[in-house]
Amino acid sequence: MGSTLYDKVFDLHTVRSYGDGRCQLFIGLHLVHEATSPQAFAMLRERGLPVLMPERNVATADHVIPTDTIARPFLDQLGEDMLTRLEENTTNFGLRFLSPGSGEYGIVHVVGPEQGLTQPGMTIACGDSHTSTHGAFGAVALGIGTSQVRDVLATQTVTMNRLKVRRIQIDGELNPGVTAKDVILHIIHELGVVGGVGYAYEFAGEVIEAMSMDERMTICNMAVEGGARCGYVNPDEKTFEFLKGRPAVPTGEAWDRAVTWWKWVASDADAEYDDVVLMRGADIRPMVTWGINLEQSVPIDGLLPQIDETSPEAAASFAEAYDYMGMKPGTSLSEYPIDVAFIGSCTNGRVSDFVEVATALERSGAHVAPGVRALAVPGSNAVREELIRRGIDKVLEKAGFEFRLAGCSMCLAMNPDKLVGQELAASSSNRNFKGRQGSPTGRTMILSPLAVAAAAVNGSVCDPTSVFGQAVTTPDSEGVLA
Ligand SMILES: CC(C)[C@H](C(=O)O)[C@@H](O)C(=O)O
Ligand code: SF4
Repeated sequence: MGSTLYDKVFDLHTVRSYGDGRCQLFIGLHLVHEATSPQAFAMLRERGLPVLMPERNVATADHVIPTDTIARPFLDQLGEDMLTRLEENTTNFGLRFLSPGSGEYGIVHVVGPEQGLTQPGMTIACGDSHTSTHGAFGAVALGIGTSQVRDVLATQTVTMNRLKVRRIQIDGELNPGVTAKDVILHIIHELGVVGGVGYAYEFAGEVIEAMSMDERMTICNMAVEGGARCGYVNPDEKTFEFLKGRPAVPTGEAWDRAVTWWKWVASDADAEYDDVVLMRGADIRPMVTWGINLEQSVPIDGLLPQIDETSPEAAASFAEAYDYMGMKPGTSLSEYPIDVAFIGSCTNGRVSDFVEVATALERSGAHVAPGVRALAVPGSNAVREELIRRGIDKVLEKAGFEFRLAGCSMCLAMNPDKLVGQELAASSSNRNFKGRQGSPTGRTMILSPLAVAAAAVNGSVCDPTSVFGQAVTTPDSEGVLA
């Protein structure tokens, strides 16, 4: 019987088993950002400990970075303090820092793959739940808490239980206008936000195989929103093609050896899974969330659901969501004007996301509706520079978008980009929780970048094909930097 990628990687990185189900796992790459590392470094300092393997730890700045100017000091004192701490800590502990000044900065889950730091068969950890993104390359990529960040800095290991593995196999083809974002929203809608607890999700099947690396990253990014601790796609030729030539990727004979190992680490054809879920690509429609958790979603042209009366808890959760969102069962989202359209984040802030949107905007000649504030925020500075090189910034600006500097921006709003009051946002990010985008009463709908652009033009959520026509999804580059 064969093994899954997850089990192969877990076994090969197990330093020791405690006998109670927990294992100490070696971490090949630890990514660090300013929001979850200050306390961890402080704990090291208290105990007089160094970072054990500085060369396996790489830092970037993303959450607090303003997207209008990165001139120092930042106007936001909290952000300025966090960045200063990270600068001090990376200098004092000898870590590589992809700093704003170096131009290499960006969202941690965008820069890792961009630099080629993220590779198949690795264990990757970061004090950030969306570390699951890196699983797109066939890595076991785990979000960890601040005390585990401390542990990894001090020992290059974490202690954790082995997860079960659920294969989510999607066969067939997607319909026109259906994107990777719709696929993951569909999966979460079907399996629920806690359905993946205790599991690693293996995404497989013809639909996943046909996807670009950028699209696979979008899917794996939100595995964690379905409750799975990590998600991954088995590495294939597309993975190798993406990685080849990137700064941290081996060359020459070492490249050949790496590819041999990367091929071996993929799940075996006869691997056994704890669970298998089969889906058909043709059943998936463009999706949008209407509520305050990620399973509260509907097909974009559907009506909002009636209150779920199957249990008192379900009914209460629906009622709470409708009350917060100021929406009613049986209505269409097209009835609710949006105030903000946000394209960006580690889910959908890569080159191909903006190219797709810009292509649709340019072909249709469409313009952002009056009264809508539309933001295009690249996931990294390299993404931004590539977009400028290709003239995408001009297309977006001509259509009425603000083209901003890189960062997490309004995904979480730990920086000046925030909703105001009860503003309603159409957002390409990954969470729609209450107050997520910076205003305690702000409202968020999660959808694909293309659907965000369509909502920006239309003034409210609509099927992107109604604004941009059928030829909406033009497969473009993998976000490969020139
Ligand atoms: C700040 C960080 C801890 C957080 C996470 O873990 O995901 C953030 O990135 C988010 O998206 O909410
Ligand atoms: S873009 Fe959003 S989800 Fe991603 S790391 Fe930043 S705050 Fe978290």
